[in-house]
Amino acid sequence: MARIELRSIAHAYVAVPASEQDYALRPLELVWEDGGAYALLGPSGCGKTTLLNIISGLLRPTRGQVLFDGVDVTEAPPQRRNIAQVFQFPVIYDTMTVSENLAFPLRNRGLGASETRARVEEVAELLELTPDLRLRASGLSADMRQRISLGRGLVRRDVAAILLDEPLTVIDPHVKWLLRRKLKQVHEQLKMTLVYVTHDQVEALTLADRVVVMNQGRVVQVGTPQELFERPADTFVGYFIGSPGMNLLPCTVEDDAVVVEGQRLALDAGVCARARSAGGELRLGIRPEFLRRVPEGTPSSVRVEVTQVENLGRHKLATAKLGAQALKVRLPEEERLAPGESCWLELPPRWTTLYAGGRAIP
Ligand SMILES: Nc1ncnc2c1ncn2[C@@H]1O[C@H](COP(=O)(O)OP(=O)(O)OP(=O)(O)O)[C@@H](O)[C@H]1O
Repeated sequence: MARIELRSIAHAYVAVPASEQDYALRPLELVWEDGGAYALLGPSGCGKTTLLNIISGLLRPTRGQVLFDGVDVTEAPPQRRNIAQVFQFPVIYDTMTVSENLAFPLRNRGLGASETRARVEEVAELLELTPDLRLRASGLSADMRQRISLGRGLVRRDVAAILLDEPLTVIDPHVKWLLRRKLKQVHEQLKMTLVYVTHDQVEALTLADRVVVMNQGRVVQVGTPQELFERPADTFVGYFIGSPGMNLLPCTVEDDAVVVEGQRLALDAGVCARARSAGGELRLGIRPEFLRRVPEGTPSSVRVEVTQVENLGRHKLATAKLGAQALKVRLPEEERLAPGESCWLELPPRWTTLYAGGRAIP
């Protein structure tokens, strides 16, 4: 497996890019550490597949370099990069058995029969395909076919990384989580460099050690699932991750306080000073999970009017009005609150982030 480094990579599909808008991928620097499990997360069209194809060599970037373990492979074709790719639709040979499908990448490279058999058996065991090795691939379920596809990547010892592009899209919802768990187990055992493309935050957050969040051709944050949840570096990450996403309230800064709809909240003096000099629209970000109902007059609290309360089993989700702005609040199940009531909500400074022009003020 390899450490993969992308240096100043950018890509435009038009032959002569005239402006920044022509770039599907804006200039970015990224390092995928050897053995890491990464998710590449972002909405449709943000550039995930473009980035993946640049790593595998299916696409040559307009600008920048791709390095595997320090060696520049920007000009190297896919077959010289030893990347295993698993696509949305499993790529397997229907006329072959499961065993022959798994053995194919090794036979192709001239590996001996006994070593091939041993590797196939090992991978089949790992992916729970042992009882099915003799079955013909045609007619097998989608999740089995995708496991075979993954197995064809894992069977080779020389792969630099395994890239998976939305591999669970065609899998039935009730077996999706099984396959996800399997993939996580396989990664824990083999520690291969794994890049998993998805637009599904649950998939990304459960599978990966680190998540690369993309939006409009840019990498907006790289972090652990916890960092993305607790410290979104960008309003897009705050909103895109979480269910519902972060509350992002337009605000102003006055002295050492943030003012939202006429209500003042004291904030760190340094943050306020940096926000003033940063420029761009200011927003105060707080996740629904971190808001707390408190008695009137509690520091860092605001008065709101509740407009809706949904009972979601283990917790309640309330919508409240702070002046003209709506806030989502996650409340404990036992909290008694009805639409039309007013209450005070604390925005603990520790969980409150100020954004200027979409970026978090450090
Ligand atoms: N072959 C191509 N020619 C021209 N434009 C392309 C091509 N492939 C992708 N694009 C454009 O580049 C941008 C990024 O596309 P890409 O497929 O990388 O996004 P994605 O995040 O993988 O989306 P999805 O989740 O829908 O697959 C999009 O605007 C897309 O329309």
